[in-house]
Amino acid sequence: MDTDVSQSTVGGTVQAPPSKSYTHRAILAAGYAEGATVRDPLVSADTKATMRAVEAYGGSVERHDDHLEVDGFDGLPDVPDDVIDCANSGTTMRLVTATAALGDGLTVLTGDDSLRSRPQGPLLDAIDQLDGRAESTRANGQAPLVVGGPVAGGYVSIPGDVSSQYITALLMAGAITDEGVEIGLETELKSAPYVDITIEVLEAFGVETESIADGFTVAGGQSYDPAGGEYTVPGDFSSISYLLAMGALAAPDGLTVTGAYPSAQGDSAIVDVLQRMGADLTWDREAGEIHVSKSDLTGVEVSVADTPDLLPTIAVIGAVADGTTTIVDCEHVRYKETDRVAAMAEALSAMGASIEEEHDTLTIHGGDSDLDGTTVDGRADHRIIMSLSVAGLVADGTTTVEGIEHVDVSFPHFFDELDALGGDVTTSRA
Ligand SMILES: O=C(O)C1=C[C@@H](OP(=O)(O)O)[C@@H](O)[C@H](O)C1
Ligand SMILES: C=C(OP(=O)(O)O)C(=O)O
Repeated sequence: MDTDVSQSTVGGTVQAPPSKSYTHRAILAAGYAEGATVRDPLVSADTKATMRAVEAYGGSVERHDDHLEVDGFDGLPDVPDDVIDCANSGTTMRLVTATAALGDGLTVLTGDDSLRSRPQGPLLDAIDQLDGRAESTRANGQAPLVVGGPVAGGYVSIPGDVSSQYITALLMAGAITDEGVEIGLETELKSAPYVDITIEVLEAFGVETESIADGFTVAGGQSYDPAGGEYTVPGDFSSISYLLAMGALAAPDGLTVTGAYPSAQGDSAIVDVLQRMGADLTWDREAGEIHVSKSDLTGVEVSVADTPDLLPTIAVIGAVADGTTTIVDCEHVRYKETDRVAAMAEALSAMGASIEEEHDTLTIHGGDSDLDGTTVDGRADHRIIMSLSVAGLVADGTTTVEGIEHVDVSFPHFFDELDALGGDVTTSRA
């Protein structure tokens, strides 16, 4: 499916969708437990992949309007009857690979074309260090994977600059092992706030972890047991970033996002980035409300070391702001659903922006010329599709974004919200 987004203004109030990262963790944590109620979950293509994995390991997930009833597999996963298909979800694949290493049979994990090209090698090496079996069928560090255990725990050494999801996976599974797991980081941790999210969810499920010099430890023999038998998912700041970008670029009378409460999410840094660029933006943290309106913006330098998922949004805002926006520390953003550094450089250049792409840096000379509507490839990547659709609101004429069905990965109602806020969007089945 394609969407035509024509230059238009937006405004009104919109509720933040629930967090994908918290939902994945809560579903798996409930799987490790006897069970739990997960309130306000994100139900999307990616989180459904985690639900399927919990079911493959012997749990069950019942979907209700505003909550999930998860019956857990209570620590020890069954040997799945079939291959686990993680679809497009890196988080699912990393988290449930480590779960597979707790079982005493073999699990086969695969995913779509994109996921089968993303790096899994460091996690496979880590399971190997714990004396589990972890192999890439093509011997290239990518899925399909064959993983088995049971691992007893121990010490692993792992790079920190490829994906923080390896650390999350080892911490979550490590609590179930007999001996616990100590993780030593070989290189500086990127995407670190995602490990903070993990620690926050684990705490809520009664599981303790510890940060040590250059790493983390989790004691073994712990039980997952959420207070009151339930867990509530907060709003998603990666999704909120598109709504705030719409507001700052295209809402002369303002746009309000509700359900935006503070949490461990690094991507709430979008608030600070927009304020540094000069946006008229206020965040009432207690009320969970952010108000933003169309503003004259000026380029800034932003590191995305902690916040890789913000790169596409910031690139679009930078293309409209006056002056230069420099996005640094972005190498790990190349290991996502697509190489997002290259994808944004290519699409925004096609729309007339002046961009220089280096391996770890994206430099955007904004404001020199207006963006022009054209046809851009969404690269089957939800974040590329959503950020380019925001660009379409301010580009001259009409921007056609291809392959928009992939927003289902993290923000299934994105185009409904854009339409309800007044954006000029037309979807076609091209
Ligand atoms: O753990 C998580 O929920 C995530 C971690 C990040 O990935 P990396 O740790 O691979 O950078 C982020 O990009 C992804 O969207 C979600
Ligand atoms: C990279 C992402 O997710 P995952 O790693 O789970 O595929 C994302 O949502 O941008």
